[in-house]
Amino acid sequence: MSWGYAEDNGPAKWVANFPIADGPRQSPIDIVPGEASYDAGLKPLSIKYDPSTCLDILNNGHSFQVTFVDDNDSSTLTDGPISGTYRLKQFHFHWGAADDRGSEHTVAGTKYAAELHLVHWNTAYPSFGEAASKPDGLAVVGVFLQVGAENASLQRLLDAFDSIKTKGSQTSFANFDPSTMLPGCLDYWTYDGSLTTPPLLESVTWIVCKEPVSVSPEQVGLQRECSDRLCAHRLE
Ligand SMILES: NS(=O)(=O)c1ccc(C(=O)NCc2cccc(O)c2)cc1
Ligand SMILES: [Zn+2]
Repeated sequence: MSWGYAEDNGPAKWVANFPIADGPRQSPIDIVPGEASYDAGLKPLSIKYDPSTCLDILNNGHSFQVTFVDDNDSSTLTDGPISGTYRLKQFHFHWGAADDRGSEHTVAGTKYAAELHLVHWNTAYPSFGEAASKPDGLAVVGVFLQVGAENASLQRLLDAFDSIKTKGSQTSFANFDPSTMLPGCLDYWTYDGSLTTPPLLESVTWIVCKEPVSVSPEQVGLQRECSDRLCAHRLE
């Protein structure tokens, strides 16, 4: 029985096969702005994405994931809380069964409709797989999605959904610029955490944007409706 989000294989059961679930730096967390300390030493994020490195869109059974060519420094994250150069590997979303929940991180207990994760790995290591086991190996930029105006950038992704209905299917997806999904203001909270799904490795520098981006109710509905086809999880 592989991990998932159902009663018998969901988050409460993951510790059985992934004991690190009880580790010291597990994600997601509730971000309490009033308890966050301002660090003047932190730099602004430097994000440089090249749309031509966009490769394909994959239904991995838990979400849909857009994967990038990561054999060069065309799409990178630098500065912010990290040192060195981290390459964009993939991005994906987490969403839930209703508009009032779905994000993994919460802000003073508030859940958003969904959460975008842009996954980068430290080029100090030879590959994503290697970096994923190092305490400074990965950096994930999280962006909250709230229900509001339509998101033109997301629509192109949702349109691509129709061709990856079954788990494990993928389709080519080219020339997509993920920076079009970022909020205007890149102020962020940061903490040392982990992958939020098995293997739950404690190798992620989390960089969570304070400003959410908007998606329309139809778009979240479409994502949710498609999630059935993607046999993706329901957080509740
Ligand atoms: N939700 S998350 O951004 O924390 C996240 C990002 C990436 C992954 C992931 O890549 N899982 C597969 C994996 C993990 C470690 C090593 C591997 O070779 C593959 C899981 C969760
Ligand atoms: Zn994620």
